Amino acid sequence: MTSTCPNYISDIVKFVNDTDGKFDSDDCIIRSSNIGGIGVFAKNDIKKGTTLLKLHKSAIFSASNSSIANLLQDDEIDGMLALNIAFIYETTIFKDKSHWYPYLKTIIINNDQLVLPPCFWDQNDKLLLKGTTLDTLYGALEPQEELQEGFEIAIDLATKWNSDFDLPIPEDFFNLDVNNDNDVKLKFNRFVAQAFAISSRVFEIDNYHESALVPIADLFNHHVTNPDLKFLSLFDVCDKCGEPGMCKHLIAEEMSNIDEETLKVSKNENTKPSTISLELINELENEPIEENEKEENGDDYVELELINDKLKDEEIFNSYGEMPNSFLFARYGFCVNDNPLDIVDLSQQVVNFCKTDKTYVERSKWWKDVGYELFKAWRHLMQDDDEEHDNNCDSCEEGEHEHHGEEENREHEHEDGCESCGEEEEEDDEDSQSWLSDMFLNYEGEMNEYFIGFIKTLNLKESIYKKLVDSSLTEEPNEKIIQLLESHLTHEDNKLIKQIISAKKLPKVPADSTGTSLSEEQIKCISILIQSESNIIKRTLDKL
Ligand SMILES: C[S@@+](CC[C@H](N)C(=O)[O-])C[C@H]1O[C@@H](n2cnc3c(N)ncnc32)[C@H](O)[C@@H]1O
Repeated sequence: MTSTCPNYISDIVKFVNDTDGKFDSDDCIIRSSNIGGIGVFAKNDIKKGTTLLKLHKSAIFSASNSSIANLLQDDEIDGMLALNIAFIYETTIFKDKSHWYPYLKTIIINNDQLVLPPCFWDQNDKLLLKGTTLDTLYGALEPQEELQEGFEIAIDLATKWNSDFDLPIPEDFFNLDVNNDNDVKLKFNRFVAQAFAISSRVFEIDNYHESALVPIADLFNHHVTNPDLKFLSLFDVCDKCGEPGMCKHLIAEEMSNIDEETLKVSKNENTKPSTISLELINELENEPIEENEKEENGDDYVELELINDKLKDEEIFNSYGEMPNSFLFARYGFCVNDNPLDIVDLSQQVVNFCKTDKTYVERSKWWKDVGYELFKAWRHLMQDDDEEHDNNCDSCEEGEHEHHGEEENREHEHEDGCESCGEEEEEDDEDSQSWLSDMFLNYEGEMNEYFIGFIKTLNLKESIYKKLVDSSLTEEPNEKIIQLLESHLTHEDNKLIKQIISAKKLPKVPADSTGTSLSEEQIKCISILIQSESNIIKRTLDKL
């Protein structure tokens, strides 16, 4: 979605060198990549363990070290909104006066065709993705109020900073002609496109910088299954100044804690405490750092380390996270051909199917309220037993544990939330819906254990279902009955699954961008996404 113009490569490398960063240009070269924009390639064979990039944290760009850091802090703006506003000021107001401009100017949004996340597309364009997993699982076609609110906050702040400090207003973004709907829409879209471009590049640095842009690190493309890099950064630093280890803020905090303790003791003993005044804390906080106090500290750096051996001419990949195309597209604006992490969400079809029969209504309610958690607890118990067995048994293959990892990753994915697609739900809502997030087919065309357990519950003989329900009310539910939910799929189960799948209606693969406001690149991604879901469904049906 965002591509860096190859003409800028030398500017970026120069910026890194000028800020005393180390980019291993003996081993790496930045050049055009077949998969999109530019990428980083091995110039020679490189051994794993090699540090390809080392940057002082002052060279990265975050809201906390931007030119308007103090204004953002005073107005309590943080997170991606703060980074977006800071980026806009740096690139449109401070420009050449900004330390980061030589780097930031290389991240451009194309004003001729602004790339927006799907939730901000026209209704007609959204139809191209209606019913896909991006829509039904991630809710990425739903309007995202957070960005609209962020835009309004940014406009208010720009107006206030202008009147309080004469800080110019970024005209192209925040100076609206409120009587002109087109002007308002254009400037809002620019703001959203900027946020989207930034979100495809950010790294989580530490609890001072939070999300930030890291020169050169953001030029590595994404690999779904076998990334080559590890990003290293000490996260646990002072959230006020970014210092690792002891700093003035921590000392002040500790002293005021000690003082509070002394105060408690002195109250009991009737002695006068030594007081740490607010002035002293301020004094400590504002004391200038002597040059000789600034020692080189490895914790002040971020690094990219190679974790695979690479051969000459191979592209070196990072990982943006283990994600299916539906998530990659909503969050970063691109898709990967034949992504083995792709899934097909069937949650809506399951819900609709259950409404068709009184028995299914009752049993799906039981599954949601009781069965899902019961089955989960039982499976965890079994896995713990298995692990204990494996730990004590030399003959067990390591591969047997694989599915545990898969599950953990998926659960993590859903907890993550998505800034671009607004996936994040209320916690309660998420709890009550979590059984539905297991109603999907994986890339191999298989269902997970919970989906199977649910289907078995719907199809159990009435007498056995009653035993299962009764047993779930006891302190020690009957394992033999719960086990039935794990047994192999019967002809009846398959029939039911086919009914659910047949209700899934995917949009047609679009031929080209004619009649849309989307680019050919976006249409290609939509095609990959729909085709992949359709292949998965086919794989499942072939197996049933
Ligand atoms: C962090 S940038 C990577 C550098 C980018 N190629 C450039 O030219 O600036 C992320 C963007 O690169 C592209 N990209 C990264 N990995 C990709 C992949 N595996 N397939 C297609 N595009 C990818 C997407 O456009 C994504 O929004």
